[in-house]
Amino acid sequence: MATNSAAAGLSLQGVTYRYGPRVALDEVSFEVGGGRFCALLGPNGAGKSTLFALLTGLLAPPPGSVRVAGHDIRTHPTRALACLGVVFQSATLDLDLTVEQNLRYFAALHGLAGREAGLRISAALERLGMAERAREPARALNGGHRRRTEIARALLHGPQVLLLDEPTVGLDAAARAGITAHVHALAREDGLTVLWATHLVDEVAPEDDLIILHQGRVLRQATAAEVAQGASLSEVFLGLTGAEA
Ligand SMILES: Nc1ncnc2c1ncn2[C@@H]1O[C@H](COP(=O)(O)OP(=O)(O)OP(=O)(O)O)[C@@H](O)[C@H]1O
Repeated sequence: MATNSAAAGLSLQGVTYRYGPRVALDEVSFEVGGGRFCALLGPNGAGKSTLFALLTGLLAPPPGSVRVAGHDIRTHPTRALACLGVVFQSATLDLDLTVEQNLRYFAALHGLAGREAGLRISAALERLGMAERAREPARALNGGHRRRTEIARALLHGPQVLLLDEPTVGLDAAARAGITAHVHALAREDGLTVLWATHLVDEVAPEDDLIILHQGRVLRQATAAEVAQGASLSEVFLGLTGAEA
């Protein structure tokens, strides 16, 4: 169920981040409403990974405000991080463990054990179409199913906001389509707020919220259909950034 409340979403106001003299994010401001799927579209070097590192507390909070589900990452980092599920770009499963063991270990890190952990693991795997594979070693899964397992794992602690950093890199077209469909359903049907970083225009649906980030600046924020204005989104993106999509 979509909540559409700002308190369940994400908000950045006036966020600037520098690596020495290099400005990676320049006065970035945007909001993602609760239960929305938002694509963060930007070419290489746009600042997507830096933004994720700030949202996940890996980089110290910069000037400006970053709020996750209403919690300020600077003043209430534990509460903000508890509301966040994250799928990083690099694969992070232990390939020697089964799917279920991978999730059980992660559940334990969140203080979940026993029957409660088992119920949550079953529900998350079911949600991602992975219930049948629970007892297989992660090594036996293809890339798409490994990604789905990581997404299921990111849901175990019941986050309100899900961040995915280029989650389809290296996957074939069918696996990419499956994962984008599953994550769209998490927003549409479960009310999860999703921030999906990508450089691939074809992963963005017309009704999605869209942020185009380029050289650390937000160039557009609206629904994808509004940004495209009847033209092809690829051409609009190319025109704004000079990047092929
Ligand atoms: N540790 C670092 N030290 C110095 N500059 C960095 C560092 N990390 C990133 N940058 C620079 O900051 C800018 C934004 O990089 P970032 O990795 O956030 O972009 P990105 O959109 O994630 O790109 P990609 O898709 O290539 O990962 C780039 O100019 C990059 O070269």
